[in-house]
Amino acid sequence: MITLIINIKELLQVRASNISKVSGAEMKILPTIKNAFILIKDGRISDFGLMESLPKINADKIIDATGKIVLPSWCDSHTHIVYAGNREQEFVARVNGATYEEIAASGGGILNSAKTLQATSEEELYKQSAKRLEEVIQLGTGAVEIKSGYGLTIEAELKMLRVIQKLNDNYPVEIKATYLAAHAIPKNYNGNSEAYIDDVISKFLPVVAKEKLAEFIDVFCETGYFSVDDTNKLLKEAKAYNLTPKIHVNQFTAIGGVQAGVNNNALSVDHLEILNDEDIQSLKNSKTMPVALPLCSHFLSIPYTPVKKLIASGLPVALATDYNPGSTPSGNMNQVVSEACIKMNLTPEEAINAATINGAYAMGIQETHGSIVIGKHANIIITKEIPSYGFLPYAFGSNLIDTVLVNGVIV
Ligand SMILES: N=CN[C@@H](CCC(=O)O)C(=O)O
Ligand SMILES: [Zn+2]
Repeated sequence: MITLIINIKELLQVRASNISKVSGAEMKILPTIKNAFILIKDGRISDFGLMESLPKINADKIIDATGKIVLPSWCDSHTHIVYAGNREQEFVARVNGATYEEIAASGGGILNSAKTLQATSEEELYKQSAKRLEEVIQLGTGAVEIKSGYGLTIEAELKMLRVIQKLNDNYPVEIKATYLAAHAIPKNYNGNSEAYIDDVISKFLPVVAKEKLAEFIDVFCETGYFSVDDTNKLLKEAKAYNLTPKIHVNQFTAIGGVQAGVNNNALSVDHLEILNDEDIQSLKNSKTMPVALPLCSHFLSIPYTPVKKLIASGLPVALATDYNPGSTPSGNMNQVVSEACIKMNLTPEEAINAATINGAYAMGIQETHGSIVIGKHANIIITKEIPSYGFLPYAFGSNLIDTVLVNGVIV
């Protein structure tokens, strides 16, 4: 199947194949071609360039993108899309003055989601999750990481991971599974995080690894959840099973989680709303991608990750949704890009780099996704007619997506 997109007003994120991420001042640069074409063969990008150099091609399908912008699909490297029910009532409680921390301390929060998920059948969990996945695909997400972590028993965690696997089997987008082994301390452990980590290590990890249900391992390293010692212990053990760390750190407090991530060769450290200079220092000379989740800051009214400071330090930044029922009930990457420009002062170029090529890096798929390169998956967004790409973050309330292609097929 050959698909040709012609008369593209501007083709964004055109890169050399050896660029796996962009850092520091480079993040302000978004390479583009104006008045371009892109050719897709058997689901992969097979050529692109200026319209004036378009070779003669017998295409099966021609899409005229006059006035429209074309870019690689969003790469959402941090989500909890697989969950049951919702936490609308906690949201209303927060509107009425309760804090996220107070709700969690009184048995709500993650434990509330775990209770609902444990009582939900695998079929129903799949149904609810597939609906959310379909929604984000239409919003231009072409690759997505999905975490477990709302199970908190081995049976429920495996149920979540099997649902992620089934989504991967049934949908064309790239899905990466993360075993979020330590998301909250289950009630029956009476606040004893060490005892839970010990059980995860001796009872859960070997099963998850044997079933080959996850590529990444995650832990919520945070005051009141899991300590730096818990984190180090878990990540060290996970290494023996070839599970790469991608961890939740510094959402509310800076307790050394960033350093723990870097020391354990984490692919990414995510959240980072509260960052100190030592944290930034430890990220330098590491391969760990800092990931910011601006919609979480928006929804919880907590500080925004100081991404400009990270970039000024020469570091890369990726943006993701954090789609989950408690802190971010939105999986809209377009909204993430807007919010990052509006509230974190990223330029449109920085935000688009963070949500595409750097997002791909943050889930280990930089060789195949995240930029317009010959041979990469043809996961592509065609916008509606817009004046320029700056209009994407500017018109924050409009759905500006016209067409989404996954592996070269319109979805
Ligand atoms: N911070 C930890 N986990 C999720 C939210 C969990 C919840 O409230 O359900 C997050 O990334 O924000
Ligand atoms: Zn999260």
